[in-house]
Amino acid sequence: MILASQSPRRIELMREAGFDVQVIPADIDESARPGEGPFELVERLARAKAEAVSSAHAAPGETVVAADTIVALDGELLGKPADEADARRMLRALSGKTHQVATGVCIARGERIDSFVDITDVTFYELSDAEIDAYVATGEPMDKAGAYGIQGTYGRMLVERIDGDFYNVVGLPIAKVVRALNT
Ligand SMILES: Cc1cn([C@H]2C[C@H](O)[C@@H](COP(=O)(O)OP(=O)(O)OP(=O)(O)O)O2)c(=O)[nH]c1=O
Repeated sequence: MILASQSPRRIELMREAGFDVQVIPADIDESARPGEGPFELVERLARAKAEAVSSAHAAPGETVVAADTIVALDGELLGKPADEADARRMLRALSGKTHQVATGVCIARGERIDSFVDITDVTFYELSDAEIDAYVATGEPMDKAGAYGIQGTYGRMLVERIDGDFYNVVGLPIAKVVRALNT
């Protein structure tokens, strides 16, 4: 099985679930199309990643799993921060509010392509500017959608409540993925 993702968290979740995955990241254009909603976007990108890797690298009948995660706040899309100022802007916007984390997953098995989106609601505590600056200074936000990692030593301190799958926020709703692989 191939995992079309460079995300260390996805690799670990698949390996812990017992899949001896080969890692071949997909290099695709991840920009949103005009008018495209965040949930449509993650599903399309997951499919694009799976199809790109499947057509270029998969052996006949080999399964390819791909995913894409974004944060959506009031319908606005928050991807990975461009720099520290961008990370501060995102965290200020998320402070005291509930946002959605959406992960699109695609499983390509030859001609058969299945995809789904899983959504988790995450509520942040009110964050002071000092807290945001301190969090950005840890470096944790930089490679993560929405500029935080719920699994991180510091990121977990921002979160008041979640409704949905924790692993979906981390980047892969592993229970759903395993169930989909078994169908
Ligand atoms: C919100 C949130 C995101 N993230 C991560 C998950 C993803 O790795 C990243 C979103 O970027 P993605 O573009 O989904 O994934 P990636 O670039 O890391 O890997 P690839 O494109 O090769 O599959 O943000 C966390 O780790 N914790 C969190 O709490």
